[in-house]
Amino acid sequence: MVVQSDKIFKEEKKERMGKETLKLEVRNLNFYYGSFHALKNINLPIYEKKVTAIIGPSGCGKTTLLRCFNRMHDLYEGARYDGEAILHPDGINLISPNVDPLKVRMRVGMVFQKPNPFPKSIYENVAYGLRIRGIKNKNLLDEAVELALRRAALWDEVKDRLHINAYSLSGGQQQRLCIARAIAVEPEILLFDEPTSALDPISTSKVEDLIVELKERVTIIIVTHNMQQAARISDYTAFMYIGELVEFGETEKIFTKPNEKLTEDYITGRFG
Ligand SMILES: Nc1ncnc2c1ncn2[C@@H]1O[C@H](COP(=O)(O)OP(=O)(O)OP(=O)(O)O)[C@@H](O)[C@H]1O
Repeated sequence: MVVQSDKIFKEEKKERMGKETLKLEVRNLNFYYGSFHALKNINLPIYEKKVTAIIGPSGCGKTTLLRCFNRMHDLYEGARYDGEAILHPDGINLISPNVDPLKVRMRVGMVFQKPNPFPKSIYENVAYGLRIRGIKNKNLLDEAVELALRRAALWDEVKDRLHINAYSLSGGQQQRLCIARAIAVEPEILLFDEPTSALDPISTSKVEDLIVELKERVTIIIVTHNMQQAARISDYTAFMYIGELVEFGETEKIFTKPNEKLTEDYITGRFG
């Protein structure tokens, strides 16, 4: 398969010029797990304060791509990046070895498939990142914790028990707590890796609503297996296949009139 992802990028950029602001510009990105070439020459624009969904069959590299953007792979030996993921407006290449992964993670937050609160109180989970950034003043912390919990649509459910252990919350509440923890530090980009796959339909719908609200403040990239979810909540969709980007465009177009037959076959359930 010959995928001209560079061409996709250039055409997209031309079409959106003046309409959207680029937040992240992925150029010729390759990624290797040891000798395994998992991402092949990915070119992808990510627009500011929009939701971009990454879809594709199991093993195509969705999670691998997402994890490049906050340098998660640096935690494992043998991982190698090549190319660029330029964060705008400052123009920093997030995957450059000269850029500190800890600094990247301060600007690019992540919410995982399974809720992973720390074994601490609800309050301390949300305050954690703020404390790391040196905020000690109790009033400031209280205000920031409340704001993040409100933005994560969890405040009303937990305001009277902020100091109980986070593990005593339901799975859906724990996931909203993880979102509150991630947004408390005001990241520029928030990565979601299948954030609702472990949740029941009601909790899923709450998290979906939340993602749509959050895009007013933050750029969102979400990996999902759930095609209806991608169609419901994303503005743009990227379709991947065996480590390559096959197609990128407005979600409505990708789901109704994709350019590539492969995309159409996938979204109509012919394989996957
Ligand atoms: N730590 C690793 N070491 C070696 N290969 C890996 C590692 N993690 C993933 N891979 C391989 O990289 C490829 C992409 O995996 P990835 O998890 O990114 O796919 P995915 O599209 O997110 O899949 P799924 O939808 O099943 O979660 C797969 O072939 C996978 O086997």
